[in-house]
Amino acid sequence: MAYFYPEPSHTFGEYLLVPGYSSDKCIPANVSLKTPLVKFKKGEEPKITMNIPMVSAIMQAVSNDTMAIALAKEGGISFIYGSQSIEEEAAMVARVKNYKSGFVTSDSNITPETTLGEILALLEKTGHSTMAVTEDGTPTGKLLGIVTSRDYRLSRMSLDEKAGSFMTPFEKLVYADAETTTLSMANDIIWDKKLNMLPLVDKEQRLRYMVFRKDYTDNKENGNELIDEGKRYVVGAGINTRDYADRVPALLKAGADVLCIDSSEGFSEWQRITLRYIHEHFGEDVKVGAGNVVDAEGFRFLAEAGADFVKVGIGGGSICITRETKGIGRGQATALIDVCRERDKYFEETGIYIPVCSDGGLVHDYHMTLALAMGADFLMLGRYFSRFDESPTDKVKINGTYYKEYWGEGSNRARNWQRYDLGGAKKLSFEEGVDSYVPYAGSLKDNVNITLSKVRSTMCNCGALNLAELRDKAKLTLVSSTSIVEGGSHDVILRNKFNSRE
Ligand SMILES: NC(=O)C1=CN([C@@H]2O[C@H](COP(=O)(O)OP(=O)(O)OC[C@H]3O[C@@H](n4cnc5c(N)ncnc54)[C@H](O)[C@@H]3O)[C@@H](O)[C@H]2O)C=CC1
Ligand SMILES: O=c1[nH]c(=O)c2[nH+]cn([C@@H]3O[C@H](COP(=O)(O)O)[C@@H](O)[C@H]3O)c2[nH]1
Ligand SMILES: [K+]
Repeated sequence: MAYFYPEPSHTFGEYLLVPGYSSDKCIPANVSLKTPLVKFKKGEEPKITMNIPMVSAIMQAVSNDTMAIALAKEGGISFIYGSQSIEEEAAMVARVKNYKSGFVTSDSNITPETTLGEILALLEKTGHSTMAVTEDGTPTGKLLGIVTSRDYRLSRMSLDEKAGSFMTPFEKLVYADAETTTLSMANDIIWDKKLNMLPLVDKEQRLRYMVFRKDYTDNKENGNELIDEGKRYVVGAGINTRDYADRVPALLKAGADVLCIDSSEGFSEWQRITLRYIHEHFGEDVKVGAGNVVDAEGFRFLAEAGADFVKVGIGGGSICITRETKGIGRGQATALIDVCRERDKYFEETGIYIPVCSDGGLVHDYHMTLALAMGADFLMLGRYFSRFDESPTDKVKINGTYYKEYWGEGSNRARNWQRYDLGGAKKLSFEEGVDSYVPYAGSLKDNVNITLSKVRSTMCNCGALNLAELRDKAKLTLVSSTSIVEGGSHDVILRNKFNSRE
């Protein structure tokens, strides 16, 4: 006879936090969101501690090098997606590790042949009005000039006019040497010469970086950033249970600080073999998370297999259709609570603390506080980060509103080659994810700051000044469906709705 769980499984929207006593020390400015990323022994420090409990999902539409840099600046970590070639993934990791704060690699590149019409289309796509004109149109080609919105007058010029005829040519640019110029030297030149941007070129006049005036304050205010001993940003990378013997050494060589096995289902021999191989061949110092699981048994299995953190969540993601396709999964809150209880039990028995990550299905900011209160050490978010400027996907305008594209790793669009031999055919036999749009939301920094100020404020309501205290002190209640209605605005006519009917 099959096993039947005695209780239904629940998700975040069905829970609320009941406030506890808050002392006068309990103010958001005193709250720490520091959290361990990887396992550690009682009394010792974990090898990596994050400054905020957020990681970005191992997905093509979410975690590339641009996202990783932006998130590390705020104190979290991105896991670069593994559904690409080993070389491409390692190159992304290397770009994060080689990134020098304030030195921007040009993302809007044109040639002298590019027309004004094409320039306007590029501006619409990237939102960046400063464009480097290089010989071959690449970000590191020979620099021939710069086009900014001050170089053209739409009312007087034809859209066919070519950049070569109206760009500010190299001879007229103020530039500096990429090898010898430090960020503070670059900023001094920007102030002295009243520039908006200073290009840095090498001896062959090839463009290496651009330093922008508007980044100046940004570059000064990065108190929370997550950096390694060499002052480089910390970055993670996704791996799979097939090509780890080749992929892992390439990622480590590129500088990856932590790895994570990316799979819908982690309670499997494949994950045990992969963890053992990595720890035997590359040492215990290489940190690898595993998952996903949804119960105590799955956690225990991965803990004993050597996972450095365990990821929880099957089918709860915004683009997931695994539950509908395969009928597997569990309400995310119930899964998380079950796993966190087992983590605490394992810690009591062994003195080893294995951090738990809640992955998928976090929709509202308060869901994040709930997940942390239920025991998650950190949170993995896909949809949340996909909405920002820094995600790798296109920003599109539909009926006057901006959206970003967001697709699942199990969707046809992801062309996830790892899964191609599922059933033998060189294509996906069925999809487990959708291809979608999400409302564009602006910069990562602004959004993360707002989200975390809500989390800190709620933690104060619960009398908690750090995440361990939140887990100890939180009082959680399931709410009835009628109470959920009570929690929204009700029995009033919203003024904006009323006006739109007039
Ligand atoms: N969290 C979630 O709810 C879900 C996530 N996803 C995402 O979709 C992507 C693909 O996930 P999966 O399909 O679970 O990929 P996967 O690579 O873990 O598994 C695909 C299939 O290959 C098999 N397999 C794995 N290693 C093998 C090996 N060494 N030899 C032979 N067979 C092996 C597995 O048993 C499974 O049938 C991931 O990015 C995952 O995060 C997809 C569905 C749900
Ligand atoms: O069923 C699925 N089909 C997919 O195609 C897919 N792609 C990603 N994921 C998982 O969803 C998580 C992100 O979820 P959110 O968008 O809700 O943050 C991610 O972190 C993954 O765990 C998928 N699940
Ligand atoms: K879903």
